[in-house]
Amino acid sequence: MRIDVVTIFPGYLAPLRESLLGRAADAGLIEVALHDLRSWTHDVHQTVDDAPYGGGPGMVMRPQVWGEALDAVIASDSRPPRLVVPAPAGRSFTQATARAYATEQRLVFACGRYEGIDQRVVDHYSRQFPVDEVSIGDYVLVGGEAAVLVIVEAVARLLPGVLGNPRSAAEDSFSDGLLEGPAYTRPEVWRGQAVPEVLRSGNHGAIARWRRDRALERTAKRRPDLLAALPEDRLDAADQAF
Ligand SMILES: Nc1c(O)cccc1[N+](=O)[O-]
Repeated sequence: MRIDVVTIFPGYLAPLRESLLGRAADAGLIEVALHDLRSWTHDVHQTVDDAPYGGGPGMVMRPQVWGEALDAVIASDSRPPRLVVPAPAGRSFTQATARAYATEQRLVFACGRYEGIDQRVVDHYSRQFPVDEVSIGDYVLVGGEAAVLVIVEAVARLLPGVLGNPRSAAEDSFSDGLLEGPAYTRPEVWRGQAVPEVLRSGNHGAIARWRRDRALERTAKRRPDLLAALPEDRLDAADQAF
């Protein structure tokens, strides 16, 4: 997978070259290219924004500079892109979105700042490629860069070969529609708290049932919306207690 990120703060995306993602890039599983939006400005101040039509606070990012940048970046690789624009007004980015993005050949991220990017940019490219405006949560950030770090990590970890143990991705929270239950490791007793006996029993059936019950219990308590959204056939008879 090829990942391009257009931003006025390329340094903010440096973590994409660290750790798991760095190893995935070194292994050729993903290619990450960072592009400074200001490279496509033509004035001494490298202006990327202007006052909003209709008035109001803040500034809006100019369509001209974004058009030149995205034309150049998209043309720099032959793989067809999905353009992703992180924005507070976007559709919610979920594990299902991450799974869908993991099947893409190429993701091009446009990081907005200020009050966002002139809407005509999304409208223009939507006529040529799939374009998604996505939100990672209902809170206000200063720009899209932090969201790109979240999205790229959630997607890249699903790519074959990126995670050491492929079962990890299959058994994580949300992978079966539920939150993960509690996890324990040695020592057996820590500050007077013992690891639940069933986990030390060696009875794999009982352990699986216990883990499922804890996941259902936690999901019912913290995210009843996830439980309500589960298809009927995803809950077995023993699950009905939740
Ligand atoms: N929430 C937010 C924002 O305020 C600015 C850019 C991107 C996002 N987001 O992806 O959630």
